[in-house]
Amino acid sequence: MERKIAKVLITEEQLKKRVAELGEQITNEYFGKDLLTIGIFKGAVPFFADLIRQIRIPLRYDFMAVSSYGSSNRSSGAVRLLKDLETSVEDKHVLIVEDIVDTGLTLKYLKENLLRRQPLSLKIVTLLDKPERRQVDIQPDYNGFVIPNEFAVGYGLDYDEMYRNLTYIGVLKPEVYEK
Ligand SMILES: O=P(O)(O)OC[C@H]1O[C@H](OP(=O)(O)OP(=O)(O)O)[C@H](O)[C@@H]1O
Ligand code: HPA
Ligand SMILES: [Mg+2]
Repeated sequence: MERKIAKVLITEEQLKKRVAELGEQITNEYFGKDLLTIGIFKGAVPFFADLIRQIRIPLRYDFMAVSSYGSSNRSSGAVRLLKDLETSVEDKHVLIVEDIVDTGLTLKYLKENLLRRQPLSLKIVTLLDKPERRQVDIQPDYNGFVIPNEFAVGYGLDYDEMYRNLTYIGVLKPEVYEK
């Protein structure tokens, strides 16, 4: 697997350190509040699992899954809900946990969808932000790393459903896309 990686963008050590920092920041900001963290399948799973254990206050967690209609249609902004919450957001401070904000279409959909349910507050934490690709106006409230306009894999991020289990974030060699 590693021989298909052209370069490492973020090492395992950098990820650990930044996730701990984000956890501490979130701990301080939500102290004494009823927090519901929402992980977004499938990409956010490794980040989500590490982050929640760095948040040192009682919390609840739940998951949502969405899908965009085919890559060619992405710019249409059509996002479909595949799995909804099992928990009510009423009387909760909600924190969406994502792996990456790219075009922003996924988070725009999620934010609008969740705001309609009137949580006490709604914020977004993402591990990666790729601002050069943004198509809609959406900003994460907490961000791990800003990355350049390159396709990232690892630590949850996939190419063709592979590479999610890498312990670091990397970029694939061009030959991988040629097959
Ligand atoms: O800002 P955007 O352009 O919308 O891209 C970001 C989204 O795309 C990826 O998920 P994807 O829909 O590929 O599914 P996955 O999480 O299951 O990999 C990623 O995990 C984000 O959820
Ligand atoms: O850079 C990326 N890598 C993997 N999945 C993604 N989904 C949006 N951007 C990316
Ligand atoms: Mg995703």
